[in-house]
Amino acid sequence: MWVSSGTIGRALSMDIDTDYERPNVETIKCVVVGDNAVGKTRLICARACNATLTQYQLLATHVPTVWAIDQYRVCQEVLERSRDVVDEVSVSLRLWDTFGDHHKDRRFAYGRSDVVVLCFSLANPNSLRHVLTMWFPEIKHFCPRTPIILVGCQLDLRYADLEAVNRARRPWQSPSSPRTSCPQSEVTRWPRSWACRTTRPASWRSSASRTSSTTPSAPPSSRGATCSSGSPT
Ligand SMILES: Nc1nc2c(ncn2[C@@H]2O[C@H](COP(=O)(O)OP(=O)(O)OP(=O)(O)O)[C@@H](O)[C@H]2O)c(=O)[nH]1
Repeated sequence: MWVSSGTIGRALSMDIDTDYERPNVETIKCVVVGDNAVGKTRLICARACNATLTQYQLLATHVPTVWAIDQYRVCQEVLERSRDVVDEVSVSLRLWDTFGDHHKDRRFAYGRSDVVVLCFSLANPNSLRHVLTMWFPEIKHFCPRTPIILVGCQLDLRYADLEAVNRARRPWQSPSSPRTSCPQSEVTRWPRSWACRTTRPASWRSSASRTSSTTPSAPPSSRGATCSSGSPT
């Protein structure tokens, strides 16, 4: 998600009511990380902005994220959509988009996070390998006690017509066949994982409310190991 300096300036000068100052509202900071182009920004927009796009629209556009900012101070509608009630507690789910570049510094984004959503693409096995080699160590370094939820994005591309997909997009990746994409064995160690596609916004809504309810306490290793890389969509 790209944010101009003008937008940041407006954000700083606007006097918008936020939940940070509200009593009885738990603000949940959820940082979304993962490789470039795995679908982090689209996933966030599906939840935060209620954006619904066709597969063609999704494939035709990609704007790399260059900065992460709390959009909820900028846009009242996004703020409204962040509110929910989980287990009779009013929460405001703040989704933090980040850039996927491995070499950039993301420590400012990890600060005070309540949960990290670690994304990979179900159509790109490399992005899952980087979960283990790059993302997990980085998260453990910057926020060792924060729960992590593994999310497989771009579920619709896993079984897509490869020729049609490649015609519609630039070749930043080659979607692989179901047999070679993201083996289940590589993700079984994860305590929470979801697969989703942003062509179906309901999928993110369901994942997001579960995210809220997993937020408070135990680290991932203390939760029962279940992997459902084909589940709630
Ligand atoms: N078909 C399909 N395309 C998707 C889906 N999610 C994202 N895309 C497309 O995949 C590309 C990358 O998505 P982004 O959400 O920008 O990826 P990102 O992880 O935020 O990328 P960076 O900001 O570069 O780190 C874009 O062309 C999206 O439109 C999905 O569920 N299905």
